Amino acid sequence: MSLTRFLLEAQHQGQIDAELRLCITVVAQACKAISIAVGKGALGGVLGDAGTGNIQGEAQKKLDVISNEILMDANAWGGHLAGMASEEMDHAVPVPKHDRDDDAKYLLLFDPLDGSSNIDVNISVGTIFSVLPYQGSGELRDEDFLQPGTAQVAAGYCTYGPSTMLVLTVGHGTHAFTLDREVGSFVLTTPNVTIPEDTREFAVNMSNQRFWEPQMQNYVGDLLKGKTGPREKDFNMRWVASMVADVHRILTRGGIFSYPLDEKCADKGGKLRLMYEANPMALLVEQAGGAASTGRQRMLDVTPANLHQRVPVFLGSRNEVEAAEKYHRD
Ligand SMILES: O=P(O)(O)OC[C@H]1O[C@](O)(COP(=O)(O)O)[C@@H](O)[C@@H]1O
Repeated sequence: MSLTRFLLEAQHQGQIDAELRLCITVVAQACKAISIAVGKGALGGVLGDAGTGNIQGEAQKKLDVISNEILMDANAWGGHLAGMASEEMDHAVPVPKHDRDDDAKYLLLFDPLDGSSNIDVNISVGTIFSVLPYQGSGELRDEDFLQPGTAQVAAGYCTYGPSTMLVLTVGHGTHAFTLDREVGSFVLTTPNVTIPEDTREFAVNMSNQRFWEPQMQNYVGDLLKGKTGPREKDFNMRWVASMVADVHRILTRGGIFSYPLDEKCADKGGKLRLMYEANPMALLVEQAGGAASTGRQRMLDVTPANLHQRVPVFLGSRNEVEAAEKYHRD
């Protein structure tokens, strides 16, 4: 089944309306264009630094900038969006009045190219997106976006790896589509993705260990003790350093992904961004039967204070996320 047919059926079943269907279709179209740009690599002249920085003070790669432009241009004229916010831009951008329906219902948020440190070394990167309802009126403001993750009406990511895959939820399960490059369309390859409840695999950047809180030190310390430790089983570790690729592995075979609070990011509240990374991934993971938490609170219940807010992240196999939370609460 193609993504087009999947979305039409979701509309017929009352899960989404025509505007949301258009929004997801346009995002998927933009992801195909990004996939082509990423796939060209050195031949397309797209590798390397752009020579600019984003609002987070991070150096931008050429593909960060290109992907952001592709998503902005693709979504600017459909009429269904009131505005967009991107990890790469300081503030939300309103869709110009002449390109927008009077009753435009939705807001689109995205991390145009997540894992950009992996671009130049030919490792999987991805686009993450989230759709929120627009309830404001008058001039669009950043505050219109400050809704908890439970308000999301759709979320997804596209991973640009050996194959290009779009993983999507509209609140009725999580579904994975693979891009048929010859035909140019996304095809449903795994309906109703289900994350195993238990796991023996964790994902974390271990080089930060000495900067973690004692709770995290204890949690990972016990994982590393293996069979003879309190967790009574051996654990394996994986870390791609592209959240999209790490989460994709967890949706495929289980595991726990964590980017905890550490001394280096404590003043910012964490490393990963709530609105562009944590919330969309949390909805996808919950819809696949997993759990997502800050370590102390369900991720989707966090009320954002600003557009670029950062949070600690624990997500994946339900029982393992609960175990990690227990260490943080106790
Ligand atoms: O380099 P670190 O500290 O391991 O961080 C890796 C994490 O940062 C991210 O790359 C996000 O940052 P960018 O999108 O700016 O690359 C996540 O995808 C990933 O999980």
